Amino acid sequence: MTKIFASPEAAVADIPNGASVAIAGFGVGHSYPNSLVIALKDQGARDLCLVANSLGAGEYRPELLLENGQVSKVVLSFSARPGLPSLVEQRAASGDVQLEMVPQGILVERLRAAGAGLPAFYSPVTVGTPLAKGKELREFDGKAYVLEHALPVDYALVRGYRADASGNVEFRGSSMHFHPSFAKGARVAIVEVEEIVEVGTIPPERVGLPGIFVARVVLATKKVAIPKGALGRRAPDTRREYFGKPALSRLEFAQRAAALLPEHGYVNLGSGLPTLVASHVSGRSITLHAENGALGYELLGEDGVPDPDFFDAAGGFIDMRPGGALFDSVVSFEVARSGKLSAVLLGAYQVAQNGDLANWSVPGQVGGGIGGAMDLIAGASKLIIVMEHSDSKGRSKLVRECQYPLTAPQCVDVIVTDLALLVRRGNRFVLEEIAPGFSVEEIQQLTDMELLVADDVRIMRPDTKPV
Ligand SMILES: CC(C)(COP(=O)(O)OP(=O)(O)OC[C@H]1O[C@@H](n2cnc3c(N)ncnc32)[C@H](O)[C@@H]1OP(=O)(O)O)[C@@H](O)C(=O)NCCC(=O)NCCSC(=O)CCC(=O)O
Ligand SMILES: O=C(O)CCC(=O)CC(=O)O
Repeated sequence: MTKIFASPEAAVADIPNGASVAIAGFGVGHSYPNSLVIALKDQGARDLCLVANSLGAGEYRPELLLENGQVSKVVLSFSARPGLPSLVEQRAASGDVQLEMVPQGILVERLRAAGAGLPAFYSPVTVGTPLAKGKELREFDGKAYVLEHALPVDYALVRGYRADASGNVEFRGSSMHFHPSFAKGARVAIVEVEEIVEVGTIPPERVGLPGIFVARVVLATKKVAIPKGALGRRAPDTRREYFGKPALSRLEFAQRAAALLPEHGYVNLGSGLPTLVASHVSGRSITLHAENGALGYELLGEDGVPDPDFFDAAGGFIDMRPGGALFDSVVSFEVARSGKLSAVLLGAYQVAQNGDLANWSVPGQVGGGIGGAMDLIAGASKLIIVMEHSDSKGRSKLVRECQYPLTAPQCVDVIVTDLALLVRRGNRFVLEEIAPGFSVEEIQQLTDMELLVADDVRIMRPDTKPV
């Protein structure tokens, strides 16, 4: 028996109108099953429910199915990138498409559960946020959890490195992420690979997705250049001015944040400003975790040759350090939710004085960009927020109460901005450091939340030595 299909067109030919289709792939353009997506677009099935982390952007990405009017519902962890237009947001706002937002780790777990014969499970993620609304809450050992249901799908479109006629799939680099769990959650898993090999070529211990979970294998026919990094962010050396005076640049306060990271720690750097921290930990024994499934990586150096299968959750190309490990999203979120990370650094829209965090949705969005943030926070590691003190309209991002939907309540431990370093003590933050050239009074004027002020406020130095 062979599971090999002659072409991507043949492999998706029977997908009917109204089917649910999970499409694995990461970020803007990493490791999407591009040939299968194009084949499904040409095949024309309509009224589809797409399940994905995000719909990517540009040529060949799942967003094309939306553009082509084939989609009536989407289940995503990322529907918008900050400050950029998003087709799925437009369609959701007009009511053409129904949008359900799910944190990345829970999305993976819901598909995995479907594949594992588990109808539902309890999760600490989303408690205290709008996403928990209407869900059953239950306490275990005095802590609240929400009931999440398995998410079975009709088809999964996934991508691997090599496969054989039995359907065994091998993955490369940090490109495994959603593929195995999406395949397991599907009635029919269709895998596109770069190479089809003889049965027996893939050593059993290198099989990342066993053939029993795979219905169809097809050779990729479309290759696509992978965009580097996130889209549309301001340059690292830019800085804001307050009272006509320059604050620290984005790179400088990221460097200050890097000095807070414990030597020998395990650390996750979120998208946006925290990614700038990576360049300041290069000589140190800090193990970086990326939620697409890498532990012990570093950003690719200037003269490094990018390998499309090796990237971090923000889309930057990476190299693995000796002793590093690569795995799928299920393992990656075990790392996140287990509490084994020493610190998590995230960017933010707003932080409230009691430590509430809002960093996934702004007014005018139907969804937003959750990604891995909610799952990372659920592990209760030290949470450091790296953000500018004010937004581009001049409004303070350190607020009394968050006006935007919460990512998690009372979770922020430290805030590092272009003007100050603040540490939470109960329901207030203590101002411990201020940027050169600014006074405590000026910082207070630029801060909406009530602050406590340390007795010995220090000047914030980008080159502060790690503790
Ligand atoms: C919250 C953001 C958007 C912050 O991004 P940045 O750090 O780039 O911040 P920024 O440059 O200051 O802001 C980017 C844009 O966001 C908007 N913006 C920022 N603050 C705002 C506010 N208070 N009100 C309204 N809009 C605001 C503006 O359009 C702004 O662009 P202008 O100022 O130019 O107008 C980010 O952290 C994010 O995407 N979070 C989503 C959840 C998350 O953290 N997921 C990642 C999990 S972890 C992960 O990704 C791992 C990555 C890895 O391992 O490498
Ligand atoms: O940019 C995207 O499409 C998604 C990025 C993402 O999910 C980052 C994360 O892992 O949180």
